Amino acid sequence: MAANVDVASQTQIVLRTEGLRVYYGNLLALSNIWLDIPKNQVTAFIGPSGCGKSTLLRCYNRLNDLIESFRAEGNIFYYGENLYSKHIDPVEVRRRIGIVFQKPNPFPKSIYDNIIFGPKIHGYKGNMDELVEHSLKQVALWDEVKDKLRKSSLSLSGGQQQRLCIARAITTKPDVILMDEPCSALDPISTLRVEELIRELKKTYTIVMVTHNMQQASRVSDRTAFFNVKSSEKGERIGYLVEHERTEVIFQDPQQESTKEYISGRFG
Ligand SMILES: Nc1ncnc2c1ncn2[C@@H]1O[C@H](COP(=O)(O)OP(=O)(O)OP(=O)(O)O)[C@@H](O)[C@H]1O
Repeated sequence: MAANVDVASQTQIVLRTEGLRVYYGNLLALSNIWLDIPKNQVTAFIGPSGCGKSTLLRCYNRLNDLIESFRAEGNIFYYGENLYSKHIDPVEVRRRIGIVFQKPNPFPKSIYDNIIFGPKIHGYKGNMDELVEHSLKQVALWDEVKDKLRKSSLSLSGGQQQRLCIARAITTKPDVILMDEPCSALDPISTLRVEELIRELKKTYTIVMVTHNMQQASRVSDRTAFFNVKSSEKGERIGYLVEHERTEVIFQDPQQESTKEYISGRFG
């Protein structure tokens, strides 16, 4: 695969979005998106409801393919390879680019079985016990659950369930983890633990997260992309990218007035 490199910073670019337009039927949900996602950094997507943050996130692992009315124009490159090329297998894309959702959604199975589910499907030949221990240690859950691995995952707290879902996402050895508002269903203490975990995980993975929580974006992310919605002549709401930069720049010295207004809570 050809390497994408940001020449100015020499950072490797994992996902490069070029002129992306996304439609659901006739609705243009996202217009003309150009955005690079750098390796081993956390990129946060912020913006008002309906501006297309989740839509873009789901384009990165081809999850929108499952929606009948979905159509994309433009390109997304993963290490230089077009993710939407005919020869690319979406299942393999989803193995390399995992996703964690807003609401913790463990399978109604034991903690152990949640972890080995994906590897089993992909024909993992290694030692499952070691895999379970390693994955749970990576999300700092091992000490809390090591004596009840055969208990139902649903007996865990919401925060523990979300860390289990993150552990499940990393068992198939992805390269990128997408997170769609991963803390919005969690209490403040569980939220801080997941945030700590995200900071730790970026040493190994590239992370893209959607969040409505401005403080969370400023605490956790290295780069922030601000999206907004505009109305077309027909009154349809079209999402677009306003600006993206290092997080401290977006929060302390944004270039666009709308970004300033959004982060100061004056709209959205
Ligand atoms: N499956 C779908 N079918 C049709 N339209 C959709 C679908 N999913 C999203 N949309 C539309 O696409 C636009 C962008 O939605 P999206 O969920 O990506 O925005 P968002 O910024 O993530 O919003 P929120 O912050 O409320 O989650 C909205 O107008 C939404 O109604």
